[in-house]
Amino acid sequence: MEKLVIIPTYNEKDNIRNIIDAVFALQQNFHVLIVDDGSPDGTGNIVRNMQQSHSGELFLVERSGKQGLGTAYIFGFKWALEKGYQYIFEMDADFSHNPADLVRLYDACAKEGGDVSVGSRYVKGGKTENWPWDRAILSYGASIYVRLVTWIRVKDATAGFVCYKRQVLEAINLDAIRFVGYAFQIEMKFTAWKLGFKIKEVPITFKDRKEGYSKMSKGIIKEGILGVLKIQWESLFRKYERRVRNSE
Ligand SMILES: Nc1nc2c(ncn2[C@@H]2O[C@H](COP(=O)(O)OP(=O)(O)O[C@H]3O[C@H](CO)[C@@H](O)[C@H](O)[C@@H]3O)[C@@H](O)[C@H]2O)c(=O)[nH]1
Repeated sequence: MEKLVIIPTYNEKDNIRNIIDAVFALQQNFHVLIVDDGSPDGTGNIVRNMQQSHSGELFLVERSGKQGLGTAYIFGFKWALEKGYQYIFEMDADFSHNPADLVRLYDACAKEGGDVSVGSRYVKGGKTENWPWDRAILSYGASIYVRLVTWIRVKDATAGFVCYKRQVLEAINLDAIRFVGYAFQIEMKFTAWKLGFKIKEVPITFKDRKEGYSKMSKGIIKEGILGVLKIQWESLFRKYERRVRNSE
């Protein structure tokens, strides 16, 4: 029981079977946890059926109603810590992330000194394929914006393909992570970085999904823009408070 891949799902009936099969085909002893938000398209039922042939390695948590990608991962992280997993992965259900790259993310943490590894589109060798131009610009613009505001030295801070060592998730106060959309991805990396953990970026090719639809929304973009300002402002304020306290 070492490696757990958490896959949050909402209406992924056309991807879920294939993505689960692709992870188990790696033959690397990855376990899989699906956190499904009561998908009306029956994603949860498909997983439940697959559990019969993947006993002890495929797990399903079903929550009632769409509650956001961030809370799905927080739920999954707590579940993973409780069960004793050492390496905990985030991955989308839609093949934007190539499951074969899980092994490279694992190596970056288990063999190459990373505490967190990030499947990165914006380091040398990384790229996106088939994304509509407006989405590609939004994502790249967001990555620059995050770096400018927070000074974080991670090029793809919004990436959703990540490996965390257990110690990182234990050190983060998961109840204090408040963002639910993709800003969640930024908040997690920012918090790990501030705690002094080493984040390694592994170049990947991110492909636009072929099946299903993206859950990106205006609310998620707004949360990202304001959220980044908020986490940096709060971090600076805490630093200032500490300095005042120490000088008293
Ligand atoms: N349980 C649950 N899952 C969700 C929810 N919203 C989205 N998901 C799942 O989360 C994964 C990513 O959602 P998408 O909607 O496919 O993301 P995207 O638009 O392709 O966004 C990608 O780019 C973002 C920005 O770079 C990334 O932050 C994100 O992780 C992802 O890689 C998919 O497996 C999707 O089913 C939710 O409310 N609840």
